[in-house]
Amino acid sequence: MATILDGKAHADRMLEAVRLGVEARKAGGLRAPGLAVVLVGDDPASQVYVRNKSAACAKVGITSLEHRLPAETPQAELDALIDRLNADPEVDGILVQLPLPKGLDSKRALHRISPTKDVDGFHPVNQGLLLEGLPGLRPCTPSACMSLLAHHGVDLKGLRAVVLGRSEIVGKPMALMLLEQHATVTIAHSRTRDLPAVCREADLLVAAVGRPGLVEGSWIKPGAVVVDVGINRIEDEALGARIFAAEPKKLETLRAKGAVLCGDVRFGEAMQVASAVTPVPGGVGPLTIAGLLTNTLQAANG
Ligand SMILES: Nc1nc2c(c(=O)[nH]1)N[C@@H](CN(C=O)c1ccc(C(=O)N[C@@H](CCC(=O)O)C(=O)O)cc1)CN2
Ligand SMILES: [Mg+2]
Repeated sequence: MATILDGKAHADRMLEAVRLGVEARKAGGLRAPGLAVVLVGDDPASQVYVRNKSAACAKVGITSLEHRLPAETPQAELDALIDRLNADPEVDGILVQLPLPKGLDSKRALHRISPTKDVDGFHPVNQGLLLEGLPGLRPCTPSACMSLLAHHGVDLKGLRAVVLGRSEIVGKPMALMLLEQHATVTIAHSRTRDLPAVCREADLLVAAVGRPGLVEGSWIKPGAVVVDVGINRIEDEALGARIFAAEPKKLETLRAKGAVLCGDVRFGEAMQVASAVTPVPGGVGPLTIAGLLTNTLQAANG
């Protein structure tokens, strides 16, 4: 059986480091870091994530300010809010919760955030700094995954890594961070031929495609480390039963909790083949929020 890479436990370690950093600022006579969270519309999952971010801020002493706008907000109004937050000296970090409602251009919003306040690390200036291997604000999910791997002593030098997914938020930056640590990196995606065979070459497999249970146990090289970035809600009972065939008890527990969440990897199957696996929930999700607050402290400290 593989080791479970506990994202929640590592997120708590990261949050404790942020809390100490905030204390140190205050001991030096500086104010607490300030994070502005912009939520447009009423997407229920986004509301939960924003609430969780504010709760995490409160835990570590970061001041968080929520800005809620109706779904019909015109782009110009969102632009104006971002401009005000860019100019506000009390605001160190700005986050626009994604996805934005239909009709709003998320790239335009993200590009308007000052790169020095871009705590999501999505601005092209920060993506460019990452590409060049220079310090900057880096995307939270991949940087927190790197921190998790480092904590567990995964030596990336020369290792074959396959990143499944090519999003700007996870896949591409994750590939760059692995390359920086001297891994041999393949980015695979929906058009990749013979995806199972490509995945089977990976000593480290990072799945970030948002397709529930796509990666089966037979896709995983024995002894590989598997990081599952997908967080999918399954409504279809038959699909749930197939994905959770190796762990019916977990399926029951998730159903009893009200939502069947699953990653891009079939966790129960991966546990039989891999050496280490991140679970869903309790894996990469909590790390994303810890990464965000780490970036907020970094932005405040300049
Ligand atoms: N501006 C951003 N928007 C979005 C991001 C982001 O990083 N920046 N990522 C996701 C949503 N997200 C944070 O915003 C996020 C998603 C999930 C979790 C999490 O902890 N999930 C739990 C399960 C929670 C549940 O019950 O649903 C887990 O995996 O254990 C944290 C953050 C899209 N938008
Ligand atoms: Mg893709």
